[in-house]
Amino acid sequence: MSVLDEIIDGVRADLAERQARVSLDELKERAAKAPAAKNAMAALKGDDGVKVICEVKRSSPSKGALAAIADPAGLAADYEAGGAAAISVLTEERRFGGSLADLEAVRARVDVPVLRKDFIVTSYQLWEARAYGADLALLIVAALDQPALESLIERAVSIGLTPLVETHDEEEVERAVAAGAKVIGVNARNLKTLEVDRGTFERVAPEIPDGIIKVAESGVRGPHDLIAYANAGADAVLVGESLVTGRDPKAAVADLVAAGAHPALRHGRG
Ligand SMILES: O=P(O)(O)OC[C@@H](O)[C@@H](O)c1c[nH]c2ccccc12
Repeated sequence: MSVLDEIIDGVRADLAERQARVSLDELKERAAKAPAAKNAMAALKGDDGVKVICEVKRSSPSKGALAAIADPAGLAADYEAGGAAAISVLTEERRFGGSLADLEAVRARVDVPVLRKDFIVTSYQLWEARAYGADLALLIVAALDQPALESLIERAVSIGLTPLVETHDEEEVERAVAAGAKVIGVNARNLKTLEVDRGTFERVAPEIPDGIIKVAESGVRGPHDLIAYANAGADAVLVGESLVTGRDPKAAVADLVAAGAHPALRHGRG
């Protein structure tokens, strides 16, 4: 069984427990009272440079504990002050140490769009995302068959969420495009083996048609990696580990944003 399959087994077990406690109707009521979803697409693409999505990430299956993060909302506020275009909040508990409470706390603190980062396999989780204030929801192509991917994209959009559809190779990009994705992520980390290959984005991105927002995910250690992704056509980058393990997240984000705004980088990139 791949790491991804193991993670999803745990996600399904935790999900069953929540579904037994909270009915879908309750979630829908809660979602109806949540602040309206923000325009995430506008936040992720602009002519002022590469956008930086900053992640609240306590641990990972590959590295174990990364940072305690006692105050996820405070961290998110630092990210926002540093110039983050959006905040990603991991809500998977077993391997990443996240929670819906983290999502809710972050949503209450920042004005930029917030992404629910989890292993979404059913529309119940999309309603949860909206109920706890998310504007975007991650959908991982490798975790879903094509009918499920299509119906989750459609459902996400219908409840006001922008789906960030995550891929890892050319075939998954094809599936994402066929399913109607408007924002496609390319993860440098293979979720089946956990290996990181920073060349993945450059290889796969040319398969993403114009007009779709391209997000390079994982492996950004600093401005140098952001610039490489930007030169390969990324509209936005998603950064976790290097921010949560660094000493000054706000300054680190500001450095990334400044590197992404460099005029030499924009040269020739429509
Ligand atoms: O910590 P990094 O290498 O900066 O990566 C962040 C983000 O891309 C990574 O956490 C991630 C990308 N796709 C995921 C899917 C599930 C969980 C986590 C992820």
